Amino acid sequence: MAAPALTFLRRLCWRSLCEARQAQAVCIPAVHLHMTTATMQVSQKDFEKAQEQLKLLKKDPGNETKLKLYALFKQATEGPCNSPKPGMLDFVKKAKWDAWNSLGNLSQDNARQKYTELVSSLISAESAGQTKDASPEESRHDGYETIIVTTKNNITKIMFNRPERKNAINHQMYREIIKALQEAGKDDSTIAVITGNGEYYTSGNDLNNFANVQPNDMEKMAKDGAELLKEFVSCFIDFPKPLIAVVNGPAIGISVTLLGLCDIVYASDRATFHTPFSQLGQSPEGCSSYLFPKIMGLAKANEMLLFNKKLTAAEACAWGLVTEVFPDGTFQKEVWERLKAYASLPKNSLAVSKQLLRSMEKEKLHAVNSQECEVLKERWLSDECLNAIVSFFQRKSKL
Ligand SMILES: CCCCC/C=C/CC(=O)SCCNC(=O)CCNC(=O)[C@H](O)C(C)(C)COP(=O)(O)OP(=O)(O)OC[C@H]1O[C@@H](n2cnc3c(N)ncnc32)[C@H](O)[C@@H]1OP(=O)(O)O
Repeated sequence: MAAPALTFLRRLCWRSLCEARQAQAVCIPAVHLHMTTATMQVSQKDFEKAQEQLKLLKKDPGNETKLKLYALFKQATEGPCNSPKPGMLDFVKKAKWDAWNSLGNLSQDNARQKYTELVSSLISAESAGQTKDASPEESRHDGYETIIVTTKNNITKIMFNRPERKNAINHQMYREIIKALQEAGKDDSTIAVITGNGEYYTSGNDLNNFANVQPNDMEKMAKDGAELLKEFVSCFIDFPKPLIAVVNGPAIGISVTLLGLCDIVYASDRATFHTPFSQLGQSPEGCSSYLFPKIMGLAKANEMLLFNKKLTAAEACAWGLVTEVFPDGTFQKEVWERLKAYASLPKNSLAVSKQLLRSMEKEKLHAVNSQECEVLKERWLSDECLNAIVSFFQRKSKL
């Protein structure tokens, strides 16, 4: 069918098509009166039942099917197409006329039969789909060890999964998250969610990433680390569909800064938000040096990014970093119900809208990311940073 005709047909509301058919159905008893054989009476009964069933369909079956139903109904009730051909520019009437006319001399009995069969196949397909919808399978993606990646209800969930280490992000986890985001950006899901398994959202960068490095390898460690970090943050900047953070517990360091690159942030009231960069002799990343002042204002961003102020979930929400806070007891239930509803919205519309909202900033964000990684590369080689890492592990070993 020609594209303009389809476009115009989209204007046809499915419900109004059903109602129109209901109105037309008034003339059916007259047809019924002309039938004599028992088979035909049964067929007529089925035909009427099919019309009733059609009204119960919840999903729009699409323009092609609607046209087929229209044509079969007209053929069944009025016989071969007998109305004048509409003008070329009357797209909707023309498409309907074409569909009816294409049935040629198909008998009314056959048309009734085909109509009834078509409705029955639509009803079965929908109820099969509904059963599936009621308990859709959660599919787990292969090839990950430090994260769990699953898809269900049009949502791809990426879950930090090192609960015994408070979900600290080691080099392998950075790489796996990069891979998972690249795949989630291309898969059939409508939205992607990042969350943590267990008590923590994540404790941020695994400080072991800096441990056991020989003095001669320090520069290489810093260079490789900066490259990996840049690629990691770039995946968040470029992520093409809505990305939602479900912050189930305390969040530290890079997991907090990345929230500025997420489109929605839901937090449990047990979550806290801490960026102890200066305490660690480091500097902000995840584009937070640019996004945090924009989100919360410079004065508040300074308290977080310079002076390590740890925020409660309520504070993070008041400062604009978190979208909404939920009581921990009902957090998972409330959030996933909400996300399921969001993920049933039109996928492409959400994707283009997200891209519009972010596109003006993209170039700037990549530049900020590069600069932050360059500064960090230097920081990781500084005495301030090395002393802070050593003192973390000394503290731990004393406990
Ligand atoms: C490619 C490189 C990119 C780099 C990008 C830079 C990012 C910057 C940041 O992310 S800065 C933030 C770094 N994170 C931290 O400073 C947190 C450090 N951890 C802690 O302060 C504490 O562990 C805690 C507050 C998260 C939890 O304390 P608690 O006492 O409740 O629990 P434990 O400390 O006993 O934790 C259990 C074990 O997990 C280990 N662990 C937890 N988090 C980290 C981490 N981030 N790095 C390394 N190890 C971590 C902890 O050491 C315990 O291990 P143990 O049982 O062997 O002692």
